[in-house]
Amino acid sequence: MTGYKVANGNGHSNGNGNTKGTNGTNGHSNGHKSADYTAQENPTYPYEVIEEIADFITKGSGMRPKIGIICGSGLGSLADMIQDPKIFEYEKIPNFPVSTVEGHAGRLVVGTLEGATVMAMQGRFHFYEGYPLAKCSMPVRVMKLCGVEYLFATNAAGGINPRFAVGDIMLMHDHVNMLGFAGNSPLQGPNDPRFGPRFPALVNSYNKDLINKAIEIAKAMGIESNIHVGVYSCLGGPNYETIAELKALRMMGVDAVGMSTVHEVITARHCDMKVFAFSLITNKCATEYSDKKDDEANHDEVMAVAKNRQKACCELVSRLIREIHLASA
Ligand SMILES: O=P(O)(O)O[C@H]1O[C@H](CO)[C@@H](O)[C@H]1O
Ligand code: HPA
Repeated sequence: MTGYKVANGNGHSNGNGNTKGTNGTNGHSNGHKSADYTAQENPTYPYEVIEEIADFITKGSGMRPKIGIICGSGLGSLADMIQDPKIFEYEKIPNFPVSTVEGHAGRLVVGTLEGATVMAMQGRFHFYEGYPLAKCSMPVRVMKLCGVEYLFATNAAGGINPRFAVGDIMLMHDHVNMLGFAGNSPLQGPNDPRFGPRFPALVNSYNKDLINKAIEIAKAMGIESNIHVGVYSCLGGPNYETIAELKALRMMGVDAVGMSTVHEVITARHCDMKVFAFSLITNKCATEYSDKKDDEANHDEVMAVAKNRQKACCELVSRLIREIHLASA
């Protein structure tokens, strides 16, 4: 199917003053005609559109990847590990959104890692960029139709749990979907059973075997004291949280907070992928009032910490992928 667009005000600027699309177009000049969808009428992408994007990637790369990776802010180096990479700029993929956030390059990288076939998003889509959640997580469905069975979702996050230090890694074992509390979901709109059920269950969303394997790997790497297992929550952003919000999240049992990942995990579980996710703690969140400037999160710090810790994150991911690959060989 050609001629599809999601017309809901994603004519955003990329931060350099270049507007990548106007009047709700996705800014592609690939000759695709516009169809008559709006976010209000139908925020989802038809199956055939996802299929067309997946075909573009599998034919263009000559691969059907088994593992999908989403690189968090400043964690794009996860995709740089991929061997014999075939690179697809988001702007050149039909009907794909574009990345607008610093630290999110906007490329899909397909190749092999530790013997496994993988595809990695070097740049994810966030709700605060102006994309509806279904659009933010649409690439997860593309991954599914490319053949992906495992989703590795990574993010940079603020540590709310007082035991967490900057640079620690929190393996996600659950989440609190704050956007869901507000009535928003990537699964809103008509359900296509070819992806999954109308009412998916989300208990056990985070694969326990993969968490346990990651803990073993962290021990072998000698970083077990920097590894935690905890609960992540996604807020809409782009502002960081107030002290009162952080206090409330802590009372709800949240250990780390960010602005992503949850809708990707929901979409992945809906279509029955196995999920592994972690947060790199890039800043400590204050849960008490003070005059300290240090308490204010900022994206430069987030990126700097991610850069400093990319080696450990890369090793954790590549060793876990190796285990998956060896177990299935
Ligand atoms: O979740 P990722 O994409 O890693 O990015 C995190 O870092 C940014 C804020 O610094 C937000 O986008 C937040 O979600
Ligand atoms: O403190 C934070 N809050 C929300 N998102 C984030 N991403 C990195 N750090 C943070």
